[in-house]
Order: sequence, then structure tokens, then C-alpha cells
Amino acid sequence: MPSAPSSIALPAETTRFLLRLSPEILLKSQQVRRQFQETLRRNLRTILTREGVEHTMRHYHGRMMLDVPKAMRARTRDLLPKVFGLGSFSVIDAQVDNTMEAITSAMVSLYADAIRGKRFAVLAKRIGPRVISTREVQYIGGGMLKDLTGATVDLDHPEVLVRVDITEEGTYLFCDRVEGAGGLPAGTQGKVVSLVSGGFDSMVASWQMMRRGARMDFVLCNLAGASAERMVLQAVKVLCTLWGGGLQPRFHVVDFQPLLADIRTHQKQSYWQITLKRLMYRVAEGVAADIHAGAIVTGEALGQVSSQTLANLVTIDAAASLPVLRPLIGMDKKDIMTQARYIGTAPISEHVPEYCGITPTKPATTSTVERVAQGEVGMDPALVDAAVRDRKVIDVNTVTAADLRTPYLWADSLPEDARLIDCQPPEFYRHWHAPGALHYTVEDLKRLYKEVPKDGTYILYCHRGVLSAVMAEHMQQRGYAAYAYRGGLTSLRTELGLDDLEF
Ligand SMILES: Nc1ncnc2c1ncn2[C@@H]1O[C@H](COP(=O)(O)OP(=O)(O)OP(=O)(O)O)[C@@H](O)[C@H]1O
Repeated sequence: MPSAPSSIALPAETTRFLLRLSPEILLKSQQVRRQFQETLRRNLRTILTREGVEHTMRHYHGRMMLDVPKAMRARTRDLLPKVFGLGSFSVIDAQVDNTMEAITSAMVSLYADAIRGKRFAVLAKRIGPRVISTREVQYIGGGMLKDLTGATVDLDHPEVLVRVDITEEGTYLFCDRVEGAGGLPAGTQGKVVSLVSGGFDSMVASWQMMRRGARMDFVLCNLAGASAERMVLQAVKVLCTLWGGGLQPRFHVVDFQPLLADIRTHQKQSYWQITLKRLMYRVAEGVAADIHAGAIVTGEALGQVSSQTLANLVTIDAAASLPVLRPLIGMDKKDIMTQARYIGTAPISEHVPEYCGITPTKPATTSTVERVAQGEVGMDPALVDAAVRDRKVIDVNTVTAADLRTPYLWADSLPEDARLIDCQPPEFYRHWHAPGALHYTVEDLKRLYKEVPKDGTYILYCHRGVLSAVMAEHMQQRGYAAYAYRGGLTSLRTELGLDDLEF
């Protein structure tokens, strides 16, 4: 077998990656393409520098060449598939002179062992001006490999595809080709605000818009206190760390307690969810105005829950004057969950409980703007402005693991001597409560501190487990041994040997 070619131009300690742009970027005008390439280069620099990967990078005929130290090869290979705007990439095995002898000799030394006993093909491409015939390279190189190894040539379904890119500066040989994230480089499109609950849908919707190049800030309408805020922030942090390279996202936390109280006081129960979403849109619009964002993103999918029927979406939509982008509108839940697992947010989203403090017994599935607006007449519009003004803004890139640490809040069983506290809204408590349970809601905390002694263990429950976690956290801060029953009412009733409840 011929020895390894002496003309390999890559320094011994360097790994060179060939990066290809998303195919749709190549279809754009030269000016736009250049602009996108430049943004992609900047984003890559930010990601690699953040991860401590020394590198050099340059453009080459619509592609990019990235050199990193060999020791950083695996790390770089892990990072690249999560960079938006990259169509695919390859690790270059060798760079040789543009002579038939150098090319075929490198092919044999690099790939003879890999193709022995397999089906293979050689695919040569010319990048830039013609320096050597690609057909000859395929024919002669392929023939040599075949004769030497006895492997079978299969142009349609090769098990090993030897790629040869012939350029002015030398010939690159590689086999590896990894799919990139596709989409457009982060930041090439306008700025949006994404309404996030931390659930599967809003995280996937945010990812989809980031993938299309949007710059993004996140807005949480906080219905459930500090523990919920930390969970949602954690989901956002994971999303941005994995996929947000090059972006400087911020997380806006808007306290919704005063708005919830206003809804409960003025709106008909069956419209609570619809008005809640309308207020979320208005708050998002307020944040968007402050940060000069041009659209709102949500995770709504047609018909998924009662507030997402077509009629209700129309009613909700009317609350916003900015465009509302709903990338999941036509997706099935199953596909959304698959994407959530792929993007890495699912493990957090599955622990973000749904808020249960404003769940109507019979939510409306058909509404009109007029009817819902009628119920909102007595509500105070200044509350929206105040909530936007007083919001907390967190720079996501600076959030650390310590910021996300949650106190131990959850109980999975009922200790024998524990007292139960039901923290559902009064009408739900009246519908059913555990025998002997005390009843306090978030609004009753002051009274609770006066009336309930600190000795002993308290287990709190509510419909889904969100409010109880909020209250348990408050009580823990006051020195109580208080825990939220994980899984809410359904789990508690199972533990008590009862059936699930009809609401
Ligand atoms: N507390 C919240 N703060 C900000 N946005 C929210 C909040 N709750 C819901 N949203 C927005 O409204 C959309 C629809 O929420 P809804 O709870 O009706 O449906 P969902 O399918 O459970 O959504 P998700 O899985 O994102 O929680 C969410 O995808 C999100 O964009």
C-alpha cells in the first residue's frame, strides 16, 4: 500500500472542518448571502470562544473552513450541529496537492481499510476554477481502491462515500458528512418576544423562530411565584445555551397576580382563560414596544386546548395589534413532544406544572370578541401598564446553576403526622377537599401565618400542584416544614384510595 502523502498541508495538531451553509442561503442575492455568512461567522466565534475552543475561520467559495486544535475536535463536532444557518459539515481527513498522484495516494492510505469488504463510491467535486478533472479523479482513484481492496463500487447506495473536493488551494479528502441545524443564522431576522410558560409548546415554538433567524426575548406572565419562575427560566436557559449562540436573550418576568385578581372579579368564569391570554398578549406587546420587537411568538396549536379553538384564537388575536406568530399552529402534540425531546427542553417542560388557580369549571370553546370584551369592561387597563413597567428583566446568558437552585418543595407521600392544607380556590375546595384539610389560598397567607403553628409537617395540595408549590415555598421561607403534594389532586386522591374527580 502506498505510504501517506507527504503533501498533507494541515498542521499535525489541527483538525479542519468544512462548513456548508443552509442550501436556502445559497439561493439569496450575493449581498444578502454575504451578510448572512458574516453573521454566521460571528455566531460561531461567540460559541467557540464561550466554550474555550481556540480557532481560526475563513470563507471559501460559499463555504467556511474552520481550524481547531485536535484536542477540541470532539467538542467542536458536538457544538456545530446546533448552530443555525449551517446546512452540514465535514471533518477533513487530509489536504493534498492538486496532482493525481497525491490525491490517489492519499485516498488509498486514508480509506483502503475502511472500504475493505464494503460497497463504496468516490465523489469528486470542483470548487472554484478547474485545476484537475473530477471524472478522472473518480475513475482512477476509485479504480485503485477497488483493485487494492476488492471492494465493490456502488454509485447509488455506497456504504462508504469518499469525497474529494478539488480547490485552487489543494484537494480536500473526507468521508464524514454531518447534517447541520439548517435554518438561518441567529439574529439575521427581526426581533420578537416569545411568550413562554416553560411547557413543551412554547419552548418548541421559540426554537422554531430562533431557527428562522429571529432575535428573541422571552416573556413569562408569572401566575405562580418564584418556584415557577425558576423552572421556566431553567427551560429558557437550556434552550439558549444549546441553541442560542450569538444571541443576547433576556427573560422578562411579569407579575400576573393583580391581573388574575382583576379577571376573577370582573370576567365570567367561562371566559377566564380567554381574557387571561388576551392580557398576556397585551403585556407581550408592552414589552415588545420597550425593546423594539416586531412580533409576538406563542406555542398555540389549533384545537389543542379550549382556548385554542379557532373562534377563541380569533378573540385572543384581537387583543394584539402586533403580528402573533404561531409556528406550531398546524402541528400534532405528538410531533411537538418529539421536537421538544430533540431540542433538549422536554426533561424540564415535563416538570413545569400547569397553573391551576384560574381553571374554569366549563371553559368556553366558542367566543366572540364583543362578548369577551364586555366582561372586561370593569377591568383596569392601568394594571397591564404597571405589570409591564414593574417587570423583572434577567440577562439569560449570565444566569448560573446557583440562580436556578430550587428549595426542596415536593412530597411524594403523606407522612402519618402531617396536616393537610387545601390551597385551591374556594369553589374547588367546596366541591371536594381531603377529610380534615385546612383551607388557605395564596391570598390568605397572612392569616395562615397568624393561625397555623410552626411545629409539625404540612402537606399542601391543589388541582395540579402549582399553587401548592408556591405556598409551600412561602411557608418554608417563614420557617414552616411545608411541602407540596407532587401531582396535585389526582395523585392525592389515588393515595387516599379515591377515584379521580369530575370537574
Ligand atoms: N404563564 C405564561 N406566560 C407566558 N406565556 C404563556 C403562559 N401561559 C401560556 N403562555 C403562552 O400561551 C400559549 C398557549 O398556552 P396554553 O397554556 O393555552 O397551552 P399549552 O399547550 O399548554 O402551551 P405550553 O405547552 O407552551 O404551556 C403558550 O404556548 C405560551 O406561548
